[in-house]
Amino acid sequence: MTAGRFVTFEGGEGVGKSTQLRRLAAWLKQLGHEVVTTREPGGSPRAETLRNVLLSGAAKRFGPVAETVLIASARADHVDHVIRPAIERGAIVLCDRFTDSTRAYQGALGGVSAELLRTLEQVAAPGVAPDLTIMLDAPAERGLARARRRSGEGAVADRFEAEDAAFHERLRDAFVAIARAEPERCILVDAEGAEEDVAERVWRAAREKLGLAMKETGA
Ligand SMILES: Nc1ncnc2c1ncn2[C@@H]1O[C@H](COP(=O)(O)OP(=O)(O)OP(=O)(O)O)[C@@H](O)[C@H]1O
Ligand SMILES: Cc1cn([C@H]2C[C@H](O)[C@@H](COP(=O)(O)O)O2)c(=O)[nH]c1=O
Repeated sequence: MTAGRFVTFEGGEGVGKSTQLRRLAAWLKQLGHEVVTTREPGGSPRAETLRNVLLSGAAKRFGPVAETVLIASARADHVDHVIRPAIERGAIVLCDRFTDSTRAYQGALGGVSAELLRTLEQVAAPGVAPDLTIMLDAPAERGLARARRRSGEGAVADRFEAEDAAFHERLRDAFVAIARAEPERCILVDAEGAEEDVAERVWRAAREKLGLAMKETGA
């Protein structure tokens, strides 16, 4: 049986994670791989209910530690019911955000200690870590403008989109720092330019890092 793979997409708001995840999924399926696409916070029915609590801002008043514990609770369910079973049966799992988002938003920006983050990662996702992280990078204002266009003029920003420009620039720096600290796992991809050009960069990175080949069809 082929070993499963776990690929995460990370980066600031609106940088193009979901778009690029969908494109990579389509390519991998064409090559004959089983692909599971998912996201955080959420990804399993129970975790999706916690996503609403987080993005509505209802958890914000409890502070960053409580928010982090809530994210870890959602992650534990998601890993147990979706991610681990898919990897174990040989699928390639593509996840829109994972532990690097917690390290950036709750850690670098929220002040939650690296020690607590590490402990919660071990509790929520024991033995499950990304084989590859595609870290999409663009100026924060570019991503926010894309996100606003997607939502439509007058749409209400979620709890994190509503933070100020300085927050989002610091967030970008935090993601870049994570990618630089773990070059074996992370590929920093320039997310500026046309969707197709970014997709080409992502594809090259994924093929090289994962050593992907055509699956035998038996035909
Ligand atoms: N390279 C690109 N150039 C222009 N627009 C893009 C590009 N990539 C994605 N978009 C558009 O920008 C918007 C945000 O893209 P997408 O939803 O993929 O970003 P995201 O990083 O997943 O967002 P979020 O952080 O909110 O989850 C969408 O409307 C998408 O069609
Ligand atoms: C996994 C994770 C996510 N967040 C934040 C980051 C985003 O603002 C939202 C998710 O919205 P998206 O449109 O699906 O990107 O949640 C976070 O703060 N901490 C995390 O661990």
